[in-house]
Amino acid sequence: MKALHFGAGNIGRGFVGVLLNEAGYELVFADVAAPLIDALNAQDSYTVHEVGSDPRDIEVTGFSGVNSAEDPQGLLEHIKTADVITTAVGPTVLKIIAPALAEGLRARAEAGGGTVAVMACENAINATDGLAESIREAYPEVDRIAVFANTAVDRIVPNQAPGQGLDVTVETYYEWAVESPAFGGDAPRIPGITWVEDLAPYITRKLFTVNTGHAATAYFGYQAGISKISDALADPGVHAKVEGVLAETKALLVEKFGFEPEVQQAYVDKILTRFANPHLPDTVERVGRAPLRKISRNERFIGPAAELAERGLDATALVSAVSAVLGFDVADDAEAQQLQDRLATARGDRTAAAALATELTGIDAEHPLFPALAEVFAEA
Ligand SMILES: NC(=O)c1ccc[n+]([C@@H]2O[C@H](COP(=O)([O-])OP(=O)(O)OC[C@H]3O[C@@H](n4cnc5c(N)ncnc54)[C@H](O)[C@@H]3O)[C@@H](O)[C@H]2O)c1
Ligand SMILES: O=P(O)(O)OC[C@@H](O)[C@@H](O)[C@H](O)[C@H](O)CO
Repeated sequence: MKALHFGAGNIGRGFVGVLLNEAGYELVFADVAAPLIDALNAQDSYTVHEVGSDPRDIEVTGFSGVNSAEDPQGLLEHIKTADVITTAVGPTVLKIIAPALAEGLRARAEAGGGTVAVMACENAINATDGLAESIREAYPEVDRIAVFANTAVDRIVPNQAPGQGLDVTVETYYEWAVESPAFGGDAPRIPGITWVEDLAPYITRKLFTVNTGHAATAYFGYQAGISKISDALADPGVHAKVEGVLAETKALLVEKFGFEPEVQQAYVDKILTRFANPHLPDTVERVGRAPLRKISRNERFIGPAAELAERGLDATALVSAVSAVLGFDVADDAEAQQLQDRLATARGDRTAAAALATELTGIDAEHPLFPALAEVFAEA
């Protein structure tokens, strides 16, 4: 059995790859980072260090790498022969890998290959559906050879310290939830997966609690001049603001999906403990990365804030988190720099600031959230 995983980064090596490996798959990582692929092909094993209350080391073996930029033929052969294909490349990269997947899956069908499971493991609602759509643009009949299933992946994997090689430091906690109906009773056997009938409550709760709370910690922490996530949460002012944000998303999740308030509160308390893990070297720069993506329409701030406003519920804390996002000025984050450039062109002009608010968040002037957002953009 072979698993082809796109993206040999933090979550690829530190989470998805581990569970595929433990399930008995020969693991092939596809990535565009040549030094990473060279290291994967030069080494027989790497270590995943789980840190926190019950630390342990896991040895990962039985892997190789293929450079998907330089070796398209090698990649195509793996797409033809893999039993499972997963991704953890970032939501915006799925469109970029789709043409190669379309070509490989077409070749697989023409060679009489069997069906392959495709699961995108990204922080985005229905990421696999989006990938499937992009593949269908080049290969409309792809569904005859591939089963697509949406997933929700949860494990904090920080950027790794220089000199750590392929080894990855991760938290002990993980959850990989995958929708089962697509497989019609013939799902791949991966013991680490939690199979669910309906992924919507899982992915929405994950994105609007873990990722909303995480990002709020990052942006409020950055605003307070703090670098490490666990230090940011230890700051009473940041902590209170993050709790305020999570109280609002809790109100939405309880109303929308019928979660018991105590159950959702326990989930919130658990994730705050995870963020506070002092052994995780996680930074506000990593967690706040790509701020334009994070203030887009269906993402962790605007998504819940819009739904709250539509229901006549309070979204003040979420809007104040968006205000903190607008102050995120990290030099080597391309999206942060684009955001700062756009804000600079609108500064001092309320009409331009309101138009920018709509352009970046997808909230138009008719929406009940608009006045608060327009104000925040005008003040930035
Ligand atoms: N790190 C976490 O804590 C975490 C947890 C859950 C989900 N995620 C999600 O997993 C995804 C990856 O995050 P990460 O933290 O591992 O990022 P990362 O930057 O560590 O890894 C991404 C990898 O994808 C590779 N890549 C980029 N473009 C590519 C392409 N065209 N083809 C093949 N590979 C390509 C990069 O070289 C890199 O090695 C994101 O969607 C993220 O939201 C991350
Ligand atoms: O990966 P992003 O940029 O969408 O979000 C940054 C972090 O919040 C994220 O990577 C978390 O660590 C992860 O989602 C935890 O499961």
